[in-house]
Amino acid sequence: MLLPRLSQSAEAARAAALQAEFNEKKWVWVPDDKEGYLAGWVNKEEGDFGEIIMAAGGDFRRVPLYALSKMNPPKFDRVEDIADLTFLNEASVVHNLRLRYGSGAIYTYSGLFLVAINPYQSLPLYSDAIIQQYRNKRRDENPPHIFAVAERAWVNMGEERENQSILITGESGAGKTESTKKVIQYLAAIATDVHTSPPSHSRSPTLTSSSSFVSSMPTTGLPRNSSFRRAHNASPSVSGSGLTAKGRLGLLERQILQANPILEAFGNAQTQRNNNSSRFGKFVRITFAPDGSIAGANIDWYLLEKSRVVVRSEAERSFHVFYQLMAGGGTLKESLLLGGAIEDYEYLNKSRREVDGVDDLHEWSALKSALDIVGFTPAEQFDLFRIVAAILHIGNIAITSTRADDAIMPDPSQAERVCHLLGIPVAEFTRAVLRPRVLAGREWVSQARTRQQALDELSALCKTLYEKSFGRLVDRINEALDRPSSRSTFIGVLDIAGFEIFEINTYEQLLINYTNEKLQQFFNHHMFVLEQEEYAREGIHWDYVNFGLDLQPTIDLIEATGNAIGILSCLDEECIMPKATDLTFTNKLSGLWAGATGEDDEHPGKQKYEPARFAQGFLIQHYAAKVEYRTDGWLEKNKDPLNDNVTRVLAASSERYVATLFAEYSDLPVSSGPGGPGNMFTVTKKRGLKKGAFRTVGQRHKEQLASLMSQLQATQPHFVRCIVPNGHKKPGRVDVPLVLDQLRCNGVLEGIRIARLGYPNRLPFVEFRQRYEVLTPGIIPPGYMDGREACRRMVKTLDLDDSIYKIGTSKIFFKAGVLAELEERRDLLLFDIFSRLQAVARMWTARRQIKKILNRAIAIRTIQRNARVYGELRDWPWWQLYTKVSIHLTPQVG
Ligand SMILES: Nc1ncnc2c1ncn2[C@@H]1O[C@H](COP(=O)(O)OP(=O)(O)OP(=O)(O)O)[C@@H](O)[C@H]1O
Repeated sequence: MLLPRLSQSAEAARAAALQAEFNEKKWVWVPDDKEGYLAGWVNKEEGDFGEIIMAAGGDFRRVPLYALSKMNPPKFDRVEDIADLTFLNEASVVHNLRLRYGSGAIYTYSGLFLVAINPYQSLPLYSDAIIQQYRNKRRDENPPHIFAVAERAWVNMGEERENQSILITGESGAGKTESTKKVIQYLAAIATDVHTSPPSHSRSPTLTSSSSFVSSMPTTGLPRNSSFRRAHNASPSVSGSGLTAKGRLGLLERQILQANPILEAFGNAQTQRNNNSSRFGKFVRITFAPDGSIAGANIDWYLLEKSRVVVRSEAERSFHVFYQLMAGGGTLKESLLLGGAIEDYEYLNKSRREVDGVDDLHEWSALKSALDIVGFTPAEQFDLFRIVAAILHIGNIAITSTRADDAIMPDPSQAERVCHLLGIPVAEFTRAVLRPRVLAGREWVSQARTRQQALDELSALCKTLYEKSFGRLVDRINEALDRPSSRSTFIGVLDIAGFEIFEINTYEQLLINYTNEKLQQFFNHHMFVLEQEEYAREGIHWDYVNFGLDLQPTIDLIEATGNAIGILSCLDEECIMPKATDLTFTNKLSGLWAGATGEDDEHPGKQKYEPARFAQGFLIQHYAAKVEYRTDGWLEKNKDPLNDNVTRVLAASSERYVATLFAEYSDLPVSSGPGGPGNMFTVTKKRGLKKGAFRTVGQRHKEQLASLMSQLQATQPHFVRCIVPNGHKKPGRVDVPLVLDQLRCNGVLEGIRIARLGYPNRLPFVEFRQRYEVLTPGIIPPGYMDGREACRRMVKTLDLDDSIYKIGTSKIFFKAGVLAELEERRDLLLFDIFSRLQAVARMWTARRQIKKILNRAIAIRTIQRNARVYGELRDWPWWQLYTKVSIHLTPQVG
């Protein structure tokens, strides 16, 4: 947000006053348990300790010097890019973010990152006027904004004909999904401009590239016209046929935007942290035709939290669609045999049912309309809700047990409903759940299940049904939106959960943290490449270490295959071992890596592993922190266990939709793999599964992630980090320790650490000369002088050590902190110059005053002397005679 500007002189005076106050003391940030950091100044230093006077309250604290962080001069307050701070420490970073957030500036750059702090209120930052403000503008021409990131991606794509990606991460509730929507809003608006603006507007003042794409971008563009917005809400009656090019574009854009409510209905849920929390990660690619218009879109999804359909904490809800269907389903509910209310369904009535401010009925209409716009036929829509309803019915299947602990289904009517909806025979379904057939040696035998086993089977079925249907839903959206063309380029937006450290971390956290480790490695490598390029461009020799490599051991520890096996492969192996348990898996890990280090053929990730001391699990040293994982239930989670009797029944469903969801299981032989009866794994050799057989959750995620990474590697990335400011979902409050934790986890501090190792502060020659020439008077002769040479002479005179600066071909580079020192020297000098100037001015005015006083004194004395003479003469007779005759003595004129 733009702050109200003070007049230039008022601003300068304010800055000077602050600077003067600042210069009087040695200001530092003092660590504080509650507030994170507090301001204070060093009163005195004694050995390794400092006596600090706290700015708020004035009390004294004795603090070790190493714990203190230097404060940046006030000139750096509210800087738009944290990288510009000369003291790059955690305290200064968070102070700057807090200052900015307090004044409504939720966006701040941190080098390559855009940091976005959730405002928890609606801010006027996303209007059409703001979109126009960011069109065709460079990053430094406007305050930091998510639109600036989208604009840069768009311009880079046009100029360089290269695919772009915008990576948005953050913890739950930080604003990732909102940011993703803003990016798509911006891209949709500017792509509309491309088509709606007249050709005469088509030259961009800021872009000079001659590519047809760039030249098609309008100078100012038309405002995002209201018809565009109306179109988003238009009735779904628009059919693709017979539309003009412009009309088709409108439909496609609407479809892209309407894909979101569908994904949110099926993939989002209310959680304690966020009323509309995405329970999956997504990578949305928007493709653009060479003329800059939107050509299509495609969505990839990751790690859906499918367990939510069966369990969740009491204060949370299942996926929105369950409640929407129950609220608005009407006659559809009858067809789905959903006669009851929410309370009547076991999978819904154990936890929260309503969310403040959310009208499920209204959301239902929005969902239906979105499905229509994206092009789901009524039959396809029915299939989606068929699965939702089937899950609710499965949840209500009552299972009891006989005396021999064999599971039985006392009331088959519920199973009948399920089977009716899923198009499968009741008898086969019941048998598959209660008494599946397994191969024992060479014989097929029915094996009775316990009540718990049968219930687990049913919940596994629900999770699989939901996940598969979600996958099919996304595929169907992609069919509607995806129009690949060899000439198109894309901007991909990745919205994925950030690093997670909970009290209890389990398999899901390992997968998400592994993903984040890879993404951070990608960032570090990208930053390294850019820095290298900048140094090379500027002709600076600097052996910059590739910090992407720092993370490799941890990544190897998790994902390695082959001889140096990693945790995920180890887990896969255990999943197919007879009698393996979570404990044997944990022991195996410890056996591999918990021994003494120092052997030659040591696993690259060994150093990053530690066995857990008090619980069954292990610790991994991630870039963000050391995280302890508990391994309870990992084998089951990884196998995603669904009895192949059940899957085969579903694969043979008379309902095509259901059969296609399970098509991969259709020709599966019933197995009796070493994992035990009914296990879906078929082993061929020690490591790895039979080709075409099912993959574990870990394998699937590894493959998906590898595909994502290779896509990202083929793009020019942009990074957005979303931050939750406080735990109360309230605007205006910044909980510093919480924010610091996130900055640490999301790699912002890591990015700063890396930047500090190089030369983070850099100034063009002209700017350096303008600001600091005052420190080197007479060094640069009047007239023209080459900028580089001028800088060289200046730094020589300033007596800077060679190691703390580098002179490039157009810029001068400094190590962190050097600019603060130069600033201080400049301030001292200016202080000195101005004090002397003031002294001279005061002397001059004082002298003038004295001169005036002296002149007055002389004048008074003259008057007095004359008055005295007159007084003496006045009564002298000769004088009286003289005055009387003198007029007659005066010669008469005329
Ligand atoms: N830029 C913003 N302006 C106004 N409100 C916002 C903004 N960003 C986030 N919010 C608020 O914060 C809430 C949570 O944001 P969002 O759903 O985007 O978080 P998320 O990071 O995607 O979380 P999750 O990982 O749980 O899906 C939103 O519902 C909205 O109320």
